[in-house]
Amino acid sequence: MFSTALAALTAVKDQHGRQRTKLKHVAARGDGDDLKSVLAACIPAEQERLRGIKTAHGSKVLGEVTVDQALGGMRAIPGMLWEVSLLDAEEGIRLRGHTIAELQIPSNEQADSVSAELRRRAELPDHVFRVIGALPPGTHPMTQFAAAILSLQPDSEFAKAYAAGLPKAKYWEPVLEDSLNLIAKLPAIAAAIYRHSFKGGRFIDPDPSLDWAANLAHMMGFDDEGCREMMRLYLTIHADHEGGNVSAHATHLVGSALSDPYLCLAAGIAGLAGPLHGLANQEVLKWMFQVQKQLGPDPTKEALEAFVWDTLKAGKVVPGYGHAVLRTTDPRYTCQREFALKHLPDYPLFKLCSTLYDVVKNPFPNVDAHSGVLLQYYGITEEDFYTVLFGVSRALGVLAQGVWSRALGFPLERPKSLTMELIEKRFSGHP
Ligand SMILES: CC(=O)SCCNC(=O)CCNC(=O)[C@H](O)C(C)(C)COP(=O)(O)OP(=O)(O)OC[C@H]1O[C@@H](n2cnc3c(N)ncnc32)[C@H](O)[C@@H]1OP(=O)(O)O
Ligand SMILES: O=C([O-])CC(=O)C(=O)O
Repeated sequence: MFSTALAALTAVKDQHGRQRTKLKHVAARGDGDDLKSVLAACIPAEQERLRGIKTAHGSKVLGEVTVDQALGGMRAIPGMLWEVSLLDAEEGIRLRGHTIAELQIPSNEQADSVSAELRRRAELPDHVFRVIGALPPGTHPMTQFAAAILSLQPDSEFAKAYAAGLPKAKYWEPVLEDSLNLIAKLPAIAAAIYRHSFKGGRFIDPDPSLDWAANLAHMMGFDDEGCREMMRLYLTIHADHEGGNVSAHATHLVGSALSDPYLCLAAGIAGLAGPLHGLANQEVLKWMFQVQKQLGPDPTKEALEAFVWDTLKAGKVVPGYGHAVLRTTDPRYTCQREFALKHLPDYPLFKLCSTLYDVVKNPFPNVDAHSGVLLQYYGITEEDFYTVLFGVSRALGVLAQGVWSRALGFPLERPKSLTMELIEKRFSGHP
């Protein structure tokens, strides 16, 4: 399933059939069906499309910005392009036009070819293990993750090519190289962090017969097929959530300064590490354990409702619930729930998760409300590690967009900021 998410790198149309036609067409012309050849064939048409949009619609108004939006985290301001996915408040995410339920894009052949490409690039230089090993084991796994990604930055093909004077039209090529190299190495990095933090630093070698997601589970020390399948699901559904979320936007913003993909992803990972964003999946588990400790393993709805109110009255958030955009149950929550109903219907933590769903209802649960339950069931019990897995997956979307951003020549991002004085002067009738 993971290569489905990575296939977003190669997709050009948002219709299932049209995308396959394009991939076949490119291969049939003998241009090669590796990711770079497919992209090289797609990019000129997309550049032309963007030029057409600019010429035909460049001066049209997309929306107005209210003072509330400027004060309120720029919510819903349509201010950036993001080609990998699009979020609808009622329906949830679509990746290149496909819903979470439909995410079965590539043929086996395409998936195998992406797997082989990643395997070829997966080896982790020794110094990365040394960087991770040099950090105190108590260092939060997300801090280790950002440090390990940055330690690979000296290998950036883009940084070297830029310094050597690479012309603008070719930026996307070394950005693609860096992105594939980085994506290929992320499972080994994540597993090394896990082993360093929780298993006394004994690293496990990759198994070249396994796919990207299964190898991550293997290198962490988990080899049963159920865990592998869960990992494939996990790494697919967290891959992208359009461009405005904190991790995507941070990656995108840093990339607009032509920082290389290593620097960009480290920025995105730093954003993902915040408790209102990716870290919420760890916070959910901590909160559920508090519930179990205080109310027992199978609390009544009434007791749970009172616990939720206590959390809110204490001025804290209920982690895993609510979303900046979604106004419905996150489809990524639903697909994890379906997986749990199939594979772990009687697991007490899943039952607690379900009761909570009945009690809270609104705000609706997001992806983080469920993921930890699956990880716990398969023995990955160290919740401080969970956001690293989220980051491995998120890299697929944000780095894929980074390739498109350079291929389409997106400019430096630099929105206008305001002061309170300026707003007061403008709207209070004073000069
Ligand atoms: C992968 C992801 O990043 S998914 C999100 C992960 N984060 C969490 O699960 C943390 C818990 N949730 C939250 O804190 C919020 O829902 C956020 C930050 C994700 C979105 O917040 P907003 O964009 O402000 O959402 P919204 O406009 O619907 O919120 C309305 C009010 O309800 C509050 N609210 C929303 N969700 C929650 C919650 N779970 N617990 C307590 N209060 C909440 C908001 O803080 C806001 O309060 P305010 O009016 O005093 O500012
Ligand atoms: O879209 C958002 O703001 C947060 C989110 O769910 C994600 O990034 O996966």
